[in-house]
Amino acid sequence: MSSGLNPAQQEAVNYVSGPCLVLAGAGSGKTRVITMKIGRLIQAGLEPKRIAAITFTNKAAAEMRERAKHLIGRDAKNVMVCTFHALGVRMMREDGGVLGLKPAFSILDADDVTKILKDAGGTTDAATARIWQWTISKWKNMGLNSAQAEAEAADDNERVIARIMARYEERLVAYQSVDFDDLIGMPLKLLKDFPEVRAKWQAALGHVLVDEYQDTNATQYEVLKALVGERGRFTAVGDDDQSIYGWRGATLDNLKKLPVDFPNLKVIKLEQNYRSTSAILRAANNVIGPNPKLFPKTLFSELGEGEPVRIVDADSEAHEAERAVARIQGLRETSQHKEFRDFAILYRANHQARVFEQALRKAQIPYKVSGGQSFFDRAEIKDLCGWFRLWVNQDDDPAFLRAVTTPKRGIGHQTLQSLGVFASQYKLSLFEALFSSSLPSVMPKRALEGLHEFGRYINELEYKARQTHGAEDSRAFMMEWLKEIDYEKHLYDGEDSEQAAAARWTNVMEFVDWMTQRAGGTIDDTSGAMEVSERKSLLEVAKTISLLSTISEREQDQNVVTLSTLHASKGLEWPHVMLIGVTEGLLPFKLDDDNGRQEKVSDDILTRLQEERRLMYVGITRAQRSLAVSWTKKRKKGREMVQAIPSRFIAEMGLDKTTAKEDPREKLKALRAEFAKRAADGAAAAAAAAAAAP
Ligand SMILES: Nc1ncnc2c1ncn2[C@@H]1O[C@H](COP(=O)(O)OP(=O)(O)OP(=O)(O)O)[C@@H](O)[C@H]1O
Ligand SMILES: [Mg+2]
Repeated sequence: MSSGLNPAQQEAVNYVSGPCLVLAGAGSGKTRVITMKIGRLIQAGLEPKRIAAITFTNKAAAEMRERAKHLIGRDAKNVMVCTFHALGVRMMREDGGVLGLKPAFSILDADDVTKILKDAGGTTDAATARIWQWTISKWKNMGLNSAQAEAEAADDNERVIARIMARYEERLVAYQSVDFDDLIGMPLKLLKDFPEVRAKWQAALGHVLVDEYQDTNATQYEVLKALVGERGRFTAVGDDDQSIYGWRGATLDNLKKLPVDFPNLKVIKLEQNYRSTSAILRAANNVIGPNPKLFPKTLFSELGEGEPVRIVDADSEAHEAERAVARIQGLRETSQHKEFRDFAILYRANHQARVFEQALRKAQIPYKVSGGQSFFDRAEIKDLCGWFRLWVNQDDDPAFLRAVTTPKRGIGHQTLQSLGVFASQYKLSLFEALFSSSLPSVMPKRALEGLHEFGRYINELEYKARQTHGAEDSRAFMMEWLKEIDYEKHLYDGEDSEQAAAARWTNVMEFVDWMTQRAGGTIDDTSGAMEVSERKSLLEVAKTISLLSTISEREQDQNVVTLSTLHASKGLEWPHVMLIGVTEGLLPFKLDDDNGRQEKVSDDILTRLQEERRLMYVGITRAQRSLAVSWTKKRKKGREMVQAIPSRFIAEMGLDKTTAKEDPREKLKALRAEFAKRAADGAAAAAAAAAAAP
């Protein structure tokens, strides 16, 4: 058990009787401490299911589960390794009833929320809806409901948003849905207001471990505190220099609060970095240097100096992408680490990936875009899947609510709310409740007619879907159905930009293709099988789509180059990392477009600059063996191209430019010298051979 840990790490792993904080820089083995400590706790007699390890993303959770399995074996399976949000889901499925939530509630993603807000606030403008969304989310994270938000509103604008929030809340209740913020806020309410629920969870969990603690927000901290109670059996690990979610409410106050709230907190610092070469680590330390120090830290590496960090200046994005591809190809020739999975290209904003995707495709280099939205997570695809799920299982309440509201068919949220109340009173699914003989006594006639019509339509569709046989039938059926519900118009009504609506419709058509292919009878060339597959009814195909959500998780071990935002790269590592778009205006991101009040703004700018700097630090410290940082001489600003300069962070890395700068001419010179040497060696060998010949 003790192998592969230094004494400070070992101390953190062994200390199981009280609260423990490991505060240390990147790559110092914090995540490793968490993984090993899971094993230590099990060894000390704690049942695996009484251990919760909380990570920041699903991907990180999957990786930790993998690492734990490797270290601990089968027992790891029962440990709860998940995000705060997933833990929240579990608590609400088990105990949400006391808050009036059915166990089968559905979870809305950002797209769904925008849609509901557009409807609740009567706008089609996505930008406006996003501002509402952002404000409401901020309030929810502060623990405010709409009434409290209205009471505390700073101005008329906020008062308006608070009223929209009230309508939004009503809709969530009617739709038996929760948003991401609720996944933290509601569990907190459960723990705070229901002592028996709190007692149950405190007893259920013997130890809670939290990775990336610096990026928890105030509500998450409250959840943690309530879960561990006064005994405070938890281990938090984090690095204040890697706090990059301040814009989403994460707060370093959580780090400062710990020793106050838990006076017996044991604080452990780690100083050795096991990930990166000294050259990379030095650049990282230099970049983070100018930020104010919350907790002073030093980091050293024993992996040797390594390759110098490369600075690449490119004329344009396309040129930058070409250079990146060339670098990958070059390193695949020369480096020890030559698998595609050894490479990552990291950037500040999602849209920067596109040009690189094109270049990689052209060079036939396989890649994946991590942190991007999966096809089946898109709102329009979820809409259609909602209908399919309802044909398959009429008791699927979230699917019912999705289908009945998209597109809108004159059944309002009040009707749905009374239907929901009626259904839970009689313990029926919403669909069953629809045709109950007692429903007319609680439902106005017109509303009832609307509901019945919808119910009949679903039955009819289900019948027809059952009758289809093979791809052609399925396509015809789906196209007719989409026309009947006027789905294309629904998409155009919901978007202010035609382009966005058209993109969604293209996705819908892609989905139709995908479904029909599965209905069989055609040659399925995507599977490579080149066979005529068995014909199925569309209903049979629909039965398989509930399994789809797991698709994206299977991408894990592919041997491909990773494209990722800096935010999504946190906690991960690759032998070769390329940070692209390290151009002033991109990273740090737009610091110059503030136009509010002077003093406040300069404060804001400084705070934001510091967060951007931490983001750069996170990026640099993902690299194990080689790091290249590139910038472009031109960049897009709005619609035009403007002259650009390298990011200030490049200067801050403090590299010796003469050795670090990658100059193709230098490379060529080196190559020529190499060839000349080989030729000379060859000639010498030939001469020697000739001389030795009898
Ligand atoms: N004592 C050790 N001996 C050898 N390798 C170690 C040791 N501790 C950690 N490592 C390795 O160093 C790398 C970084 O460790 P880890 O990911 O746990 O760091 P971290 O502090 O969580 O980093 P980050 O701040 O980026 O999340 C991993 O590859 C890990 O296996
Ligand atoms: Mg980590």
